[in-house]
Amino acid sequence: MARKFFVGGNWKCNGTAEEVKKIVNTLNEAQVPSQDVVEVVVSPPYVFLPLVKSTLRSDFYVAAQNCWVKKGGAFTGEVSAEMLVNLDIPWVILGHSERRALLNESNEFVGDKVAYALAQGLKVIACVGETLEQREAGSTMDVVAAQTKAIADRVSNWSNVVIAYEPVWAIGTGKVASPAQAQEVHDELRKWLAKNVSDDVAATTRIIYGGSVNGGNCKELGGQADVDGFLVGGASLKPEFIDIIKAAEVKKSA
Ligand SMILES: O=C[C@H](O)COP(=O)(O)O
Repeated sequence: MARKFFVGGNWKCNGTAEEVKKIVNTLNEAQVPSQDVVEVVVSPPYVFLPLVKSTLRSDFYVAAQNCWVKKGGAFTGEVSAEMLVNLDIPWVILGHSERRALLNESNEFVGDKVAYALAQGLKVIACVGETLEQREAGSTMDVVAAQTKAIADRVSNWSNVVIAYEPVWAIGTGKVASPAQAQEVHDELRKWLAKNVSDDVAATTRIIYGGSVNGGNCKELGGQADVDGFLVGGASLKPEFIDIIKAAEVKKSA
């Protein structure tokens, strides 16, 4: 089964209501490949989710940037998976490196969140990736495998999971991974899934790349055999996000 190209836009903690409306207008007017070719998901901050969901074109979807690890209740400041389901938000990003690093989210905590969100019916973009120090120490694959294992230990059905490989050193730095560097990790990760989960999950799970993707580098990255799309930060707030969505065409013509 072919893996449909996936382009996610993570708006992180950015934007005013006016700016959000402008971005949505730009997306709504864009000519992009059809839904058969590319799945597009944008992830505004929580407070803008209802606005974006109600105004965004119907062939694009929305994602939350996080959710609580279990059922809601006395957890001040958190938003539960049930609330996202209640608002018809189909996707959630979990385990982003900014949350792992700044909010001390461990592999196990992220694994628990992924399992709980899936059990509530959400689709999950699960982020993994090594720091520069870990890459330079030669432990990239150990780090990525440990992060993925914590998910695999808790999840049996992978059909609603997209893995985002985001090397921390490439996020927001302008230092994009080379196409060969991205392909190498994606290939290793797919082999890890084949060995530790199943051949079917390895063949069908989309592994997308994130870290300084832009309109200029997206085609070459997207042309790599095991790169099934992108999770885009900074450039997802700009009109060049449309060019990144169009990079899906490289797979169609491959
Ligand atoms: O979730 C997106 C990633 O953190 C990438 O961010 P960036 O495209 O700004 O490097």
